[in-house]
Amino acid sequence: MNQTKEQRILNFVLQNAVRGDPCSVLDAIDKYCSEKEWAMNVGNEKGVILDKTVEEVSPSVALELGTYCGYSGVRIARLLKAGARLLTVEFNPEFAAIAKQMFEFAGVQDKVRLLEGPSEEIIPQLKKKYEVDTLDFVFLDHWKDRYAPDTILLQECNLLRKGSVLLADNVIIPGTPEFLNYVRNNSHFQCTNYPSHLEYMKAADAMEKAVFLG
Ligand SMILES: Cc1ccc(Cc2cc(O)c(O)c(C(=O)NC/C=C/[C@H]3O[C@@H](n4cnc5c(N)ncnc54)[C@H](O)[C@@H]3O)c2)cc1
Ligand SMILES: [Mg+2]
Repeated sequence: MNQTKEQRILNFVLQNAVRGDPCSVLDAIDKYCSEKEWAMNVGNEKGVILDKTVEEVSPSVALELGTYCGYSGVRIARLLKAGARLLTVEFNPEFAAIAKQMFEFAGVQDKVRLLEGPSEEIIPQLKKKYEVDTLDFVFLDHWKDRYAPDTILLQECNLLRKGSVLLADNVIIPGTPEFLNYVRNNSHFQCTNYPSHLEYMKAADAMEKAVFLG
């Protein structure tokens, strides 16, 4: 049976990174995806913006929408303080299986909980089933037409508190016009744009930070 691209990425990590070393896992994925096969990881350039935002927020509870192979999940989890946790949502079972192995190899599995299913079903379960009070940080990197409805859903489920930080990938490519219009024209959000480039490419992309004002 032919391997998938995601399996090839995981195998490259298992053979080239150092078990328990999250940075070596990130470097291996970036090396493979820039030299061999492009993949939609947030990458190292936008990854630094993600790092800085996570360090600034220092979240106790973080949520990621769209785990994919686990690159940004490893990126976020490696920066979490003791006792903090990342909940990451992925509805593709193949990608979820790859990401789980990625988290275990990187040694961040104790900080990360992968929730399998669609965000629109998982988000309403976060309080009761996953014992979340409010979210300190949310990274949006799933299907781009879900960013706006899921941001509204997070508010409807009372999962955001004054100061909760949303960080959205790809607000230029593939683009998230509905989300940008929503948060930028909403007095409950304070927005900041971070110009960058599409992972492993020269094309312009950007990330948007939206702080919930309560
Ligand atoms: C035209 C064009 C195409 C692609 C690009 C390049 C490019 C660059 C990027 O950084 C990108 O993030 C993307 C992109 O499309 N990302 C979508 C990412 C989805 C992952 O999340 C999962 N998922 C999607 N919706 C949900 C959901 N509701 N609940 C749970 N999981 C979900 C999927 O199962 C995938 O694991 C694309 C640039 C330009
Ligand atoms: Mg992305």
